[in-house]
Amino acid sequence: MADIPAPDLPFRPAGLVNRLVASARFQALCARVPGLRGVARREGAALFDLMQGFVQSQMLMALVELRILHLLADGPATAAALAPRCNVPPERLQILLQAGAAMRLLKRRGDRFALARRGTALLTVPGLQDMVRHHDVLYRDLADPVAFIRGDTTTELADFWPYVFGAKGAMDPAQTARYSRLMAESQSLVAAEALAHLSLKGTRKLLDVGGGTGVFIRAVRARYPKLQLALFDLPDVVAQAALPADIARHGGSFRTDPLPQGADVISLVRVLYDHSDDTVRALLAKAFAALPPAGRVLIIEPMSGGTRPDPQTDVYFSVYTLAMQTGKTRSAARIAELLREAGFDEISKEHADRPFITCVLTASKPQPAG
Ligand SMILES: C[S@@+](CC[C@H](N)C(=O)[O-])C[C@H]1O[C@@H](n2cnc3c(N)ncnc32)[C@H](O)[C@@H]1O
Repeated sequence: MADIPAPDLPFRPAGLVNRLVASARFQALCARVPGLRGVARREGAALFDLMQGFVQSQMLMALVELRILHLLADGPATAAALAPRCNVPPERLQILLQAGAAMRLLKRRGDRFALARRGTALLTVPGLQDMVRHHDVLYRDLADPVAFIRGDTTTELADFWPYVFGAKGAMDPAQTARYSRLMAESQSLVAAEALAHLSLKGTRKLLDVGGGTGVFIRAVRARYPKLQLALFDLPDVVAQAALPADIARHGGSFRTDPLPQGADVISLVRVLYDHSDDTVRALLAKAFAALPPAGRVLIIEPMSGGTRPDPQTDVYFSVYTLAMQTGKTRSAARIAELLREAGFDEISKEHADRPFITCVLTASKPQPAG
């Protein structure tokens, strides 16, 4: 690690509040005054949590890999009882269980540990354990964060999601199945979140482009049983979609093929953020061409907070898509610009309760004047 130069003393950062925070007299005052003491303590704890985030993530990974949450789902246990089942020495397992309890995934009752509400949620949120487990790739990519952010590293994640380049060459079926499962499991959550904030009333036919194995389509079917549905994705992916016979499947690449006509709504769920602006421009132009006047496009994916940075999307998703090297996490405002460039109008952002799961942007193809 390079030496970090100490700030020049007296340290006078820009901005009145920052100068106040940096002043030793103000810090001493904070330690004495009850309201300020609480603020200082919370800020200190938040800073500490930023510093320890990687350690928490790695211990979460260990809890998942060792299936400790699963084991505790059967009932509370001590480190000594769990140790042989995890193949970890009891005194080391004790440290992991204690950390798990501190992260509120587990609860401690005397010497025994039990599953806590947060741990139960981790076991039941679709796709979350698979997400955690595949992060070993991301963490290796971030091992030298300065080189990573400078763009001086080659990342493993760039090879992990073969479909991003898949249209250019044959895909390994095992790889295809692996990413499809990870995507499909998390997609049910995304679909539920999006459909909670979106109305498809009045829609005749929806085409889900880059729809993977059809989880979004099935969620739409459950809510809008009369709506006609169609899926468009790479041929290898569409081949794995188990969908009712009346749902049309189109295998093709949006890079090289036109999108099928006939739908009055086209959805793009977690598709744009995988791709460069040029690919997104071309895709939105194809969606525009495939839609009738007044047809709508739905953009459903986690979005950057833009001028109001978001604690999850602007850290996790932005860094993840940077490591993938092909796409980017865009703000709703940036996606709106790209939609306008393609010819869409009436662009509106729906309310998002949990932007780290998804945000929703809708836009319409204008009716011809007169
Ligand atoms: C991040 S996944 C999202 C899948 C699904 N919509 C979801 O949210 O789970 C991106 C999808 O885009 C598809 N895709 C990528 N490149 C494509 C291309 N050139 N043509 C068609 N589909 C493509 C992938 O196969 C994959 O299913």
